[in-house]
Amino acid sequence: MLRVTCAIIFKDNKVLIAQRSKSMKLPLKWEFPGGKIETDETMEEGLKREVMEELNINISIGEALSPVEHHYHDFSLNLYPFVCAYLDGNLEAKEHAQVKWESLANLEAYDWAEADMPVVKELIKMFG
Ligand SMILES: Nc1nc2c([nH]c(=O)n2[C@@H]2O[C@H](COP(=O)(O)OP(=O)(O)OP(=O)(O)O)[C@@H](O)[C@H]2O)c(=O)[nH]1
Repeated sequence: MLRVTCAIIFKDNKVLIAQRSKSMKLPLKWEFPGGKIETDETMEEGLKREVMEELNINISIGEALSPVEHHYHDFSLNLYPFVCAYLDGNLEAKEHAQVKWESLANLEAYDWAEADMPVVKELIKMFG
């Protein structure tokens, strides 16, 4: 099964959320930045690499949240979320339609990729 990590990047009490582009799988759904882990890297290495590739920023990686196993109609994944902090770099949306800093209280209003719903709920329960 596909192993995907995602970063819940905090800065000034807001988290970075990203909208997938029209041409990606799950078009226009919101997600946390991240991606598939390659076989020769740890989850932490993969997550830092993906975030730099997608957003041009450095992050530090903290606590893991509960992994989510999700089955879409055409693929299945295990999603491994990590609480992270913004370190440095100029934010650029290199692959996504848009990215934004959002407060936890507003997260549930977005049209999330289905696999992310349990992550959003856990996040709000822990920090909201
Ligand atoms: N990065 C990320 N991916 C997620 C999340 N939730 C979720 O279902 N996914 C799915 O997990 C996969 C992550 O792969 P990716 O980001 O590296 O790949 P991609 O879609 O750019 O490339 P692909 O179209 O070749 O699959 C995507 O199919 C994406 O739809 C999430 O919060 N973050």
